[in-house]
Amino acid sequence: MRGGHHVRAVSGASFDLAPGSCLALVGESGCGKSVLASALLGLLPGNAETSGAAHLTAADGAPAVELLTADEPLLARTVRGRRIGLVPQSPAAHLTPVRTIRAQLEETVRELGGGPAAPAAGAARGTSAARRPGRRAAREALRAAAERAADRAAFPLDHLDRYPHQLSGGLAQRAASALALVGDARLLLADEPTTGLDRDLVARTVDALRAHADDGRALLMITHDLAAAERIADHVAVMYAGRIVEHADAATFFGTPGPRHPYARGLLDALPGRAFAPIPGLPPELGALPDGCAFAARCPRADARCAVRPEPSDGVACHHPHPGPPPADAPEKSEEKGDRRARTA
Ligand SMILES: Nc1ncnc2c1ncn2[C@@H]1O[C@H](COP(=O)(O)OP(=O)(O)OP(=O)(O)O)[C@@H](O)[C@H]1O
Ligand code: NI
Repeated sequence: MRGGHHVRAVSGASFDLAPGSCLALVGESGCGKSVLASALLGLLPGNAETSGAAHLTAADGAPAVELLTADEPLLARTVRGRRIGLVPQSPAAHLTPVRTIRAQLEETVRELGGGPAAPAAGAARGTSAARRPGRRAAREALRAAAERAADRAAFPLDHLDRYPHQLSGGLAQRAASALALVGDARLLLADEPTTGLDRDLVARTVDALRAHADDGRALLMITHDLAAAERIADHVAVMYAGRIVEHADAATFFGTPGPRHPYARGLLDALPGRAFAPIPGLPPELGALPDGCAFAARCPRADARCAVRPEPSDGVACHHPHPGPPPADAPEKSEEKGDRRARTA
């Protein structure tokens, strides 16, 4: 940071993302979700430091890439847009205001080289009459590739010649998604793709993203909208103060027995459809994190053990997590007290 301060924006995060599945990364504002996404894309500011590993596996003939250490030209040339598509937090910031959506899509197609190849050497050497059809074919192929991307994002083709300010929030979001989908990347990062959308559009945007996962893409959906996460995700990762404190199967997390980390429970209980009880207090400053559990100050279950930072174990980083689902081989036998009774009652 400027002024020589250091902030550990993300200090503990580990997860896998498989083709065809969606991981929702949830947590309050400022907990490090976007920093994590930026790290995966090599888009952190120049003075940021990273450690650890983020492994993009080899696929479709493309080699494996170590994202945190790959050099910028490699990321720019082969990863961003091509192997990892970014559905941005703010479509307004992502779209160029003075150009139509079609022009922006076509430009992206051209940049990614997914559009038509340059006219064949023979045509280029020929008469101008021979060259013109080649160019026209190229233009048509470019146009078709842009329209395919729009179609993938359910962006209406008859709005392609509009400027961003002539679009509703929902259509601007789809335009931004279409840009993210031009390269047909197998991994999509969607950072708060539903911010500012009304309920209906949230549902439609989320379902459109889910369809991309169902098509075999891997989807990392960053959101603080837990209802959207419930609608879309196979797995949930909960982040608090720069760490993933719980990683769970979405069905168990949103259903029974529910989240295991007290913070994750608090997030769910804060929802209007549930207890509607906000978590008291505020997250700690990332520049002044306690040595122990960062959530302890707000945690109803905190005790002396929390002065030591809990390491993740069995998907949860907490000294006194709520009980998880019973092991598959012992479905009835309960190993825990209190909460388990409440659950089975
Ligand atoms: N360029 C930067 N320089 C210094 N600190 C930064 C920078 N970018 C982010 N941070 C800090 O890192 C922390 C995490 O930010 P991040 O944007 O990842 O949060 P987030 O979880 O995505 O929140 P939101 O839900 O509001 O988008 C914040 O405390 C933020 O102030
Ligand atoms: Ni963010």
